[in-house]
Amino acid sequence: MISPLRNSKFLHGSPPSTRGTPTGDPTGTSTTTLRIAETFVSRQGEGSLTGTDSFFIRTSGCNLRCWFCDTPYASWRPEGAPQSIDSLQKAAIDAKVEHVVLTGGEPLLPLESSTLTEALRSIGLHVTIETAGTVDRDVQCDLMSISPKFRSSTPDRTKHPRWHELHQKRRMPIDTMRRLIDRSDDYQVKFVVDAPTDLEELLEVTSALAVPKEKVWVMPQGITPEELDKASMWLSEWTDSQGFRYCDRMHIHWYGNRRGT
Ligand SMILES: C[S@@+](CC[C@H](N)C(=O)[O-])C[C@H]1O[C@@H](n2cnc3c(N)ncnc32)[C@H](O)[C@@H]1O
Ligand SMILES: Nc1nc2[nH]cc(C(=O)O)c2c(=O)[nH]1
Ligand code: SF4
Ligand SMILES: [Mg+2]
Repeated sequence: MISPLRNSKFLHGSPPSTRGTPTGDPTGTSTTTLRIAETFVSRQGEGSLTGTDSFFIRTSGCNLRCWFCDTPYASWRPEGAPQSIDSLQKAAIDAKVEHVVLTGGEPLLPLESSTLTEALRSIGLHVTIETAGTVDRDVQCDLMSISPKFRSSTPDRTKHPRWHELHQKRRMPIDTMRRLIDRSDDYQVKFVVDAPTDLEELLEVTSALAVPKEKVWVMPQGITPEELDKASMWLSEWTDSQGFRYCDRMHIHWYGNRRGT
């Protein structure tokens, strides 16, 4: 098993000391905070930057509540304390990697997410945002990674009546997703497919978003290597036949579904 890259040495480019000073707040020490479930160093397991050593910042709190969420400690039962933008910027420098992944929960829910990405980019870090694409935040990043949520991800109506309704209402604002795409330097659209019945919606949403096929990643729903391998048997073939890209969630194969990886 490949171990996560905790405290790994700076791998590419210049050392952190030459990358400028923290600039989260140009007037001095920032007191702006975000609620953070966890930070860790690992390899990007999904999408176009798969395999890239990255510092992950996971905000806590989500406006959707998918039934399959692999990080319930940041959505269904949000954990974590407020952390300042300065301290997150410092932790990103200390991680000695060039890529930061801002994820959640839903990282675009807090207004402060735009200040945080600005602070990270101001010291030369590459910032990916992992988002479900439901919040129209005016935020800058290097890679906007949008994972639109199909109707099949809606939580059970009987067990969670309020979240069932909210999820349905919020999950697919095409115009908002389009604006997030238009504002970012680069983007990818990363669908979670649970069953063959999702494929029709995938094609509809891809067409509504008007994105080229090479920007579309198709990812199986699953949190074990067994689930992913079983899904890949039918899903990767369909993905190839359509000209989309297959996304195997490599971190699950490398580390298992473990927190902090
Ligand atoms: C936990 S979410 C956080 C960011 C944002 N809320 C979102 O959903 O895109 C991070 C990534 O994990 C994916 N994900 C979560 N649970 C999953 C599961 N059971 N199977 C496959 N992908 C999953 C999401 O679709 C998203 O791409
Ligand atoms: N290794 C690793 N890669 C990831 N890519 C996206 C993730 C996420 O939770 O957003 C994630 C994650 O949780 N771990
Ligand atoms: S939108 Fe993302 S964080 Fe929220 S419940 Fe769905 S998968 Fe989890
Ligand atoms: Mg994850």
